[in-house]
Amino acid sequence: MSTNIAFIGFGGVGQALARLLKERKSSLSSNYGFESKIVAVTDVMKGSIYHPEGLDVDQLLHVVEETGKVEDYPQTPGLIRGWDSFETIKKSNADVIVEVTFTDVETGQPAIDHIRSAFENKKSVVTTNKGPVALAYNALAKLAEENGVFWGFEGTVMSGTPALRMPVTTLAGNEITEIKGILNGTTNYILTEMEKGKSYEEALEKAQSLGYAEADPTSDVEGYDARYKTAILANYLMGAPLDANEIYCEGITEMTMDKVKDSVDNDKKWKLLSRITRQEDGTVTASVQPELVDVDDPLAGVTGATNAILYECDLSGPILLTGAGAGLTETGYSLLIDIIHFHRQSALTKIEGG
Ligand SMILES: NC(=O)C1=CN([C@@H]2O[C@H](COP(=O)(O)OP(=O)(O)OC[C@H]3O[C@@H](n4cnc5c(N)ncnc54)[C@H](OP(=O)(O)O)[C@@H]3O)[C@@H](O)[C@H]2O)C=CC1
Ligand SMILES: N[C@@H](CC=O)C(=O)O
Repeated sequence: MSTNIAFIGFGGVGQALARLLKERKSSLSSNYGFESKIVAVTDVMKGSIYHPEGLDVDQLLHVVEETGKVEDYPQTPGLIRGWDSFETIKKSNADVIVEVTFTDVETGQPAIDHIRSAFENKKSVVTTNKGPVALAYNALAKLAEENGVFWGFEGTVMSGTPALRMPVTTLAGNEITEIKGILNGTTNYILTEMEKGKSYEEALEKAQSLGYAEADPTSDVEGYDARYKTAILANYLMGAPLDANEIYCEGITEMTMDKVKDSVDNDKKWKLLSRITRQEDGTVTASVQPELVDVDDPLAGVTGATNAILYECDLSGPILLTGAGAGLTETGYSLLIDIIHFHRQSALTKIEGG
């Protein structure tokens, strides 16, 4: 059976996933027995289209590239235009909603309401939007379970690098006592470029043009994006109901060329580090701030938009995972990982249900 997919938001990451679904169509079918159709796309400025039989992905990507509007998709019998995000979630025949609107660091909206509405309408969700997971993880996970639907959010931390599923599945049985990492690609890119002599402003501009930065890059440079990811790790991996706003947070806006040069001259590097620690009394504390690391520390060698995360595990010892932390294809890929897991889980449910 084919899976129907609807996109809420169709910016860089959404388009990257659409491209991957098209390019990997035949290997997804032969390797996993996975078939899919994109039935709807809804976006604020680009407009909205829905076809219950599926859209032509080549044409969809072509019109967005040419005119910037999905609404310029050619009229075909049965095509509906103009549905907003909630109409698309409720009225379309989608099985999976891909929530890829911008991350709002204050409220997590409208993404939280999108996901809630999807679950209430028995639709599964995959998302890279950090707001709902950082601010409403417990409530939304419960709602997904009550409605028997899947919720995937692998890309919310370290894009397509499996920072969430790997510890839960492969490191199962360990107790994770501390997590430390570089969790924001934009700021790591800026710090690396400053080490090479580029100004803060130039480096930020380049990070924006490469698709690493948030729609409002304040979120990256002030550390709010890393704080959200830190909250996700604390809640999801360490079972600590830590509110993102309780996490001490300091960004890199005060970083100067002199400070960066000084660190390099002293065999050290500035890194925006997230730390989550289980204290002896069982409580969990967390922080995000620039820290100086020795040049021979494994985290010092993590440059550009690459991220890294170190899990201190009581049985296996420390495990270091490093990979892309941002990027359109990488983040689109994280959604593909979630969709493959959705497909596997649906197949298992069918087998168990007879
Ligand atoms: N880029 C990256 O490397 C990574 C991104 N993420 C997250 O993935 C998500 C998507 O990122 P990205 O594609 O780069 O961001 P973009 O800003 O390129 O895309 C977001 C899209 O969502 C649309 N949108 C905003 N509000 C609504 C709404 N209410 N209904 C429908 N559409 C809406 C925007 O419309 P318009 O512009 O037309 O107003 C825009 O097209 C973000 O939450 C981001 O934090 C996570 C990991 C890495
Ligand atoms: N803006 C973020 C994108 C991924 O979450 C980053 O730079 O890491």
